[in-house]
Amino acid sequence: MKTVVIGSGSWGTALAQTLADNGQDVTIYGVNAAEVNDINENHKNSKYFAETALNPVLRATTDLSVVKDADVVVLAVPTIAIEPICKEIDPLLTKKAIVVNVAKGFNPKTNERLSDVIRRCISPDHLSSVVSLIGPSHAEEVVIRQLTSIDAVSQNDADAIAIQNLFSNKYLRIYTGNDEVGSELGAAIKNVMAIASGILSGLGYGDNTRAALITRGLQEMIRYGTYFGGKEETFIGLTGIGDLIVTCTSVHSRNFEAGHQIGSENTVENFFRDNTKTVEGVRTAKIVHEVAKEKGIDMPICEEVYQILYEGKEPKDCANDLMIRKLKAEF
Ligand SMILES: NC(=O)c1ccc[n+]([C@@H]2O[C@H](COP(=O)([O-])OP(=O)(O)OC[C@H]3O[C@@H](n4cnc5c(N)ncnc54)[C@H](O)[C@@H]3O)[C@@H](O)[C@H]2O)c1
Ligand SMILES: O=P(O)(O)OC[C@H](O)CO
Repeated sequence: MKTVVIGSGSWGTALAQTLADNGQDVTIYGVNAAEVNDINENHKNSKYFAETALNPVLRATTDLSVVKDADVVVLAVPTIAIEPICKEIDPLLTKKAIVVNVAKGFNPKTNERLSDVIRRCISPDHLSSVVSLIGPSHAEEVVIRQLTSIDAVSQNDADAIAIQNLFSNKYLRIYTGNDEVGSELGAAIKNVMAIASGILSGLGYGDNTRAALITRGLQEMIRYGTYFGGKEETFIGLTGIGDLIVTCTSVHSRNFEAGHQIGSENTVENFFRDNTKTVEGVRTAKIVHEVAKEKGIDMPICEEVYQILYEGKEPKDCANDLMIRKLKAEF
């Protein structure tokens, strides 16, 4: 199997190294020459992993024609780049490839789920199926081979199993799934909850608050996901509660980190001025706000994050407003 990983950032590098560790034929395609050269010449990706030594067989290129003849193409770019990169690679593919998406969120232009974007932009002659490889997984831990479990989710069972076998090894255990809607919506919305968790931490709240946020955040994810046809059980799996826990509680999470800055400063001003990192929950909060409003889905935590990010509401007021809503039964 020839695999090309599109994206020389943190997750693309960690996943490509996993395939290199598995003895697979894998090349990273990157647009950033400094990242590509660092991988090829120094066996590092210093921008993301400081001093971590990468598997020395790992290779990267800035030449997109590398996707010719690929059996598997892994899209490890931010959500904003998924549609443009699919349109770029489609004419270069020479056979039906399994396209693996690892991004978490929605297409910012159309609010589509990412698997739908890929199916729309890659012609049927070049696409076997789309597999979402998602779950609780910080690149910083996978790159140093910390034990991790995630899901390969697809409408095509055989392709999900192929991706499970391709990536699994003694430190990365992949489960398969077929609930594309539930898995992708869970993985997207947990980033908004991670921003909320960071905000509460930045405001000075502790363990009780975070447990409440994760539990009630999961209820919002279930409400939104089942509205669109996702299965409730998916949300108690790796792409639901699993990813929610890892992102709401980790110093590695860029969404949590963003929220922590916003909460501790009680404003979004400096975050929006200075941020250069991939913080997917920011765009997702806007999309969830728009869709939930249109469909009448009750998403109180997501709505307060939206109000902070886009409507100038102060974080401390949002936390208070969530607590003094009309009292009700838990279920
Ligand atoms: N980092 C993680 O731990 C992790 C884990 C699971 C999922 N993800 C998801 O993976 C996606 C990618 O995130 P990341 O963490 O790797 O981001 P990152 O910021 O570390 O790297 C993004 C990379 O994409 C590249 N890129 C941007 N546009 C491109 C294009 N058009 N063509 C080729 N390359 C392009 C950038 O140059 C950069 O190298 C996000 O949706 C994120 O939520 C990340
Ligand atoms: O750094 P974050 O917040 O994008 O989180 C990375 C992964 O999605 C965790 O599973």
